[in-house]
Amino acid sequence: MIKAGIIGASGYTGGELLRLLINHSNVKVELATSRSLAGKPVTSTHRHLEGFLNLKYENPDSEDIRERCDVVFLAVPHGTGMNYVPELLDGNTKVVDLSADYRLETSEFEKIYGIKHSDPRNAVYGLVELHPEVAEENFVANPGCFPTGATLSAAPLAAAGLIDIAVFDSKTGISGAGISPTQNSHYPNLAENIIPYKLTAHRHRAEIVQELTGLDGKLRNINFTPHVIPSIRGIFTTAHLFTKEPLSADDLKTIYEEFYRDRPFIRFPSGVPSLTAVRGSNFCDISFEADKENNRVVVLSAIDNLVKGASGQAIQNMNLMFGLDEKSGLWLPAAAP
Ligand SMILES: NC(=O)C1=CN([C@@H]2O[C@H](COP(=O)(O)OP(=O)(O)OC[C@H]3O[C@@H](n4cnc5c(N)ncnc54)[C@H](OP(=O)(O)O)[C@@H]3O)[C@@H](O)[C@H]2O)C=CC1
Ligand SMILES: CC(=O)N[C@@H](CCC(=O)OP(=O)(O)O)C(=O)O
Repeated sequence: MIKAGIIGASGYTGGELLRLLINHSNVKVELATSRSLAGKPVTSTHRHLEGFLNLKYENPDSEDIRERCDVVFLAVPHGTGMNYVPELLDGNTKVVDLSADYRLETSEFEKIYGIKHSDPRNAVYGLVELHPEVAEENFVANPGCFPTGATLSAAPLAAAGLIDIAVFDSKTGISGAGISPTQNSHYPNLAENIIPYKLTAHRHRAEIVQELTGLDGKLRNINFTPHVIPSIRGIFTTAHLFTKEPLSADDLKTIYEEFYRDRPFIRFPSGVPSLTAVRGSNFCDISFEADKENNRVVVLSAIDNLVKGASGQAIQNMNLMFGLDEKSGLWLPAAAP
């Protein structure tokens, strides 16, 4: 059995890691940390895990974490992952970092997040569909939630060198903001509302740019605007991809199906994707329509931000890092409707 630890287990992605890992036949959850809840049962806050987990929160400063765990998931805020990585990697423990600390080049991270990096080292960007080389790694930077849905929607056309301008318009559920209440999460502000934010300069744009320019070095014009909607989970992205030549529906079908051949978590549903059809699952559902007259393709993607956008993807990475089938513990349909 793989012994797993979760630092930051009391938060939303930590809770989702626990929910998925207790159902993973190759994993035993060994450690769950929370500084503010140390000593309390994990089920005192994650009520849905009652009967499945007999574990108490511990402090993350225990010195034996590295010895006790074969893999540690860092489900902690930005600027915090880097405090744990060097020590954990100084042994045989594998690490999947859900924070943004190692997703970008160090100088880019420092510029975008305004945080001085204390541990500049490279990590593979754990978007498995683009980076199967995670299977060779001990340390993976798990992607951001918006960049997962946006990048997957455009990657096939970027890889074919066909995109001139990319415009990503994304809608997210509020769990993306984490467990602490915010102005946007206050019920009267969000209910029956839609809140656009960071219209031209959200920090996730840098990840989308990094990954798409990695596929097409000439692609320059990449734009991203997020909105919060009154949902708890899910990210729905509408990508307007202006192409260098007109593309037909048949062209798109061939390009997307070929690019994502043998990628189990990418689905092409009939009709448009739906957030409820991916809720609680690790799927990214994608559909597309050609607008030949305007050299435009409209691509839609739907993910659960806490699963494919975070904890599910982290387990998909762990599976590959341990030589397991990437579907292990993750092969379940959504909790729809
Ligand atoms: N929510 C989402 O949809 C997604 C989140 N992510 C990223 O995953 C990470 C976790 O997000 P999320 O679960 O939403 O966050 P939450 O705010 O819900 O939870 C944060 C967790 O980290 C712990 N924590 C906070 N500060 C520290 C610290 N200095 N040292 C150790 N533990 C700490 C908290 O517990 P305590 O303070 O008690 O120790 C808590 O358990 C973030 O980097 C986030 O950006 C990535 C993709 C999607
Ligand atoms: C609704 C909301 O506030 N969403 C968050 C999503 C970011 C997130 O979760 O952070 P990472 O994916 O980078 O780790 C935001 O826009 O900042």
